[in-house]
Amino acid sequence: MQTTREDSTTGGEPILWETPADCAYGDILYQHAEHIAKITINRPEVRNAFRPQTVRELIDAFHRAHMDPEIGVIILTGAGDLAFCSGGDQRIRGHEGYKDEAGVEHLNVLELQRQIRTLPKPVVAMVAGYAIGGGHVLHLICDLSIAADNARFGQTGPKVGSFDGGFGAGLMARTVGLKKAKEIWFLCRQYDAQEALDMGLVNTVVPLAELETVTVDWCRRMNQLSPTALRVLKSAFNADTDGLAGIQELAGNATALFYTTAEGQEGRDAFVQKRAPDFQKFPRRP
Ligand SMILES: CC(C)(COP(=O)(O)OP(=O)(O)OC[C@H]1O[C@@H](n2cnc3c(N)ncnc32)[C@H](O)[C@@H]1OP(=O)(O)O)[C@@H](O)C(=O)NCCC(=O)NCCSC(=O)c1cc(O)c2ccccc2c1O
Repeated sequence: MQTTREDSTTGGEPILWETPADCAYGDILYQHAEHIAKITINRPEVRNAFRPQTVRELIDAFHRAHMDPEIGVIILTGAGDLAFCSGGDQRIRGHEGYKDEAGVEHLNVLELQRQIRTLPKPVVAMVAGYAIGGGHVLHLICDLSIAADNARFGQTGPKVGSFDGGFGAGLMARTVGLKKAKEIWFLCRQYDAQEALDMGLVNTVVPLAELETVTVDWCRRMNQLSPTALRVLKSAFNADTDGLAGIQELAGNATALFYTTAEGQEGRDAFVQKRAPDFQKFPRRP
């Protein structure tokens, strides 16, 4: 197994995760340290399969990390070494989706997928063991994927009577190429970490024992870089795939940056001061 190990500029010192006092989740864990949030699907008895409650809590945790100005990068992972996530919990699958506590059926993971793509901070999938089905799509949606050498990847939809024709198909094709994406979905094979690396499905493969150290090292590196540059780049990478919604994200960043300029503020100030705006003092840049 070939492993890729970057030179570390962040030292590889152990990270001391803390759980905020007001985090009361049942299916997931939320921890943070050093401007990094770590969100863990904590259902190892079912290979970290998700149910509506799991997805609801993940949405809440990602929102928390999104809104926390102390957080620069987010890690998504699964509890234990055996699985990142095995997709939707098949035991509670009803006629139209996955049944919640009240018996209402959902496909709320689609909302989570959109949230991970649009939140303006890098999200890193830290994958040990299986990333399968809807769990495979979750790692695909993340900006970067770091795989342990025991990781296994694949889609099972056509085998278990499901499919993800959204990002699960389209983003997969953009990531690994159309032929390979069709192979992944049409054959429902599993791929080991090296095969995933070879097809561009993950960024690097590391020994299981080093998975968190390397992931944290990558996060520390990103946290040393310009948060605005990373934010705008993330929306730029998504813009064409996500159509007008993608352009909206990219354009929202342009608007936010424009608000910080004297030119943008002149318009606001003129309105508040009930006077005509004076835009003549601003250059018409080439
Ligand atoms: C993941 C596996 C390959 C692991 O195999 P292994 O041999 O290591 O372990 P076991 O098979 O013995 O599993 C241990 C234990 O966990 C239970 N379990 C595993 N996965 C699930 C699951 N997804 N749901 C419920 N339970 C699960 C398993 O039954 C065992 O329990 P025991 O009580 O018997 O000990 C292998 O487990 C596997 O292939 N799992 C199924 C993977 C799968 O098919 N996932 C669902 C794909 S469909 C999907 O995820 C999906 C979800 C959505 O929300 C969508 C929304 C919109 C569009 C599409 C969606 C979509 O496709």
